[in-house]
Amino acid sequence: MKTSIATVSISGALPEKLEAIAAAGYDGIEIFEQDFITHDGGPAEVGRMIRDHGLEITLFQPFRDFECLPEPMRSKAFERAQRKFDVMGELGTDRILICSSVHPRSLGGIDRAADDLAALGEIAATRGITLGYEALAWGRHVNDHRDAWEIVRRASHPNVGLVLDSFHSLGRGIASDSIRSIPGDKIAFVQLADAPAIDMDLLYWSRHFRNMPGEGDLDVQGFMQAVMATGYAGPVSLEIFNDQFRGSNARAVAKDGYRSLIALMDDVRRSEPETPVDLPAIPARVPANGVSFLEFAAQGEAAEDLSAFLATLGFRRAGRHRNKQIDLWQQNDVRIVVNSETEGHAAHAWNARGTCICDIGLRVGSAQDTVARASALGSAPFEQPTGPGELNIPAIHGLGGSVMHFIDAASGLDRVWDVEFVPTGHDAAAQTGLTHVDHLAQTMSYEDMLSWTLFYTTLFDMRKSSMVDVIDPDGIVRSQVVESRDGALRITLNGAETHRTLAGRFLAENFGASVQHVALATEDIFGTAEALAARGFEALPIPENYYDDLASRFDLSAELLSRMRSANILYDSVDGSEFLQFYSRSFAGGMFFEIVQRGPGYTGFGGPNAPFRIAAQKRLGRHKGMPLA
Ligand SMILES: O=C(O)c1ccc(O)c(O)c1
Ligand SMILES: [Mg+2]
Repeated sequence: MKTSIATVSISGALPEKLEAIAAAGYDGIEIFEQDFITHDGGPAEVGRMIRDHGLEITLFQPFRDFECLPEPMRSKAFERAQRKFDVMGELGTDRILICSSVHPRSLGGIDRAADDLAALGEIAATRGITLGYEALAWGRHVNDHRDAWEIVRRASHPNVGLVLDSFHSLGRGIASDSIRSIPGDKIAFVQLADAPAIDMDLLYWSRHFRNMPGEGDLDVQGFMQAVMATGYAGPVSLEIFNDQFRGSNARAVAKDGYRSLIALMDDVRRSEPETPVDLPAIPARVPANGVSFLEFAAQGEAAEDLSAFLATLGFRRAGRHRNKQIDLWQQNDVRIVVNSETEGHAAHAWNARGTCICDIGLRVGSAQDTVARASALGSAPFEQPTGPGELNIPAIHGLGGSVMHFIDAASGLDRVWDVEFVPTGHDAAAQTGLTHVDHLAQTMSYEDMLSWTLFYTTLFDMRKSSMVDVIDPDGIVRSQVVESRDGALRITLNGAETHRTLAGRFLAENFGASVQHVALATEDIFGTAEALAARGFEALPIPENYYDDLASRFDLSAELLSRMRSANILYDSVDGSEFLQFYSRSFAGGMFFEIVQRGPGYTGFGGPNAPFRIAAQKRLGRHKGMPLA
């Protein structure tokens, strides 16, 4: 199967687009006429430049307002088409997309359209060119692929085929099963795009809000399953008109597209194994079974401050790395590694960002499969020289300069703590009831949210929630959850649009660091709060007003309210399932810990409390500055 992407999907001038598309691994491009016309160089040169990047031109597009015109416009349209055929000959491509007419003078008529296409097909045949006819969702008379197919069928010409574009079909709510009765060899080309479910004008939606398959809400997989069932064997191409993508990093968008396309086609293959997809086999989405460790980069005094803070939280220094300046802090199933090395990945992270989480270790079904799937989806494996007696733990470069390690039991990698660390002999007496990582919260710029969501949902067996707005006194932060089906791994992705929000300031001050807070679980939040207080822990203070409001929203006993009030514990309940949480004060430029007690059946994150938490953090920041910063 040839993978392809329309040049319109990527930002930059044509050479930059080609660079980015080639680097991401596609086989070809749809050249958007605009990209060719704005380029300073003739068609033969452009064709050469594309082929020099190892790419082929899978499609030339679009050719507009062709069919059903009255004379003399009809003849003019035929002349116009032939000039495009000349350009195509020089570019070196043999397929052109004709989108259904929006011309006010277009007469309509299925047979008239079929006759026009057949007549142009006759001319195209002399040049070895194939015409692909696409129903734009807003076409004047033809706006449904079933009508476009009827036109192509009646044109009955070997050089005239149908172009299917998932946006136009799914955007109009046309059932994908209607594709299954179209012969695969009459489908000239297939374009894919997803889009968020927003109720708006079709043209506007299409030109500004398309996104990569899996990033939106359309059933692109169902569409593609239907296409593959026809026996279609041509290129599968992304055609993404998106305002944000047009203005962002070309390479990153191209890579996201490639990731989405490979993951989609793999899903198609797995859902209907009867219809082959000609792509190398890749491991299935990997089960993510939780956070195995979190690694902080911190040196010198900052490392001491962080260690002292971990001790306050009831962690004990359980081990020292055999060869490196790395400490393992542990409490039950929470492992926090403090890496003070002056070389390697952690040192780079420290130099760039100061104290930060530079590495996330995930517990997965199979570490090898995770890296194999991640590589097939375009992630680079991460490698660092291993010292004597060290395990080679599979890892990849995540997004935004992060590293992600994968630990599994099957390959014995979960022995790393015994193998690489020398026990310090500290006992477990200090523990404060923290059992495991409940969730991680990663902060990013709003623009990067689709990327991160796609990263998690294509690599792991994780699903995404819908996006919600979190109100910060100084702006909106968008929040999206990605989580494994059993809740073993939960990550909230928070997208900041301005630097004035708490999340935005964290990003700005830490140069794009990602994990802003870590939520640790306890089964007895009052006991934990007491144990922490005894160790000198200071919770984020929550104002009286919050508790007065809580009393009006929930039926809580006065005693419970007063215990929550004195421990600064926030409360939420959904359908009888309860969630209690409190926060540490900020450290290291805006990071913080959260302690949660998740009642059975509660699947949220205390979202209704987020604005109060943020306001409290901001208030404290203004009055006292950030402790440990
Ligand atoms: O928005 C458009 O005009 C347009 C053009 C060509 C396409 O293939 C398409 O899907 C949309
Ligand atoms: Mg299209």
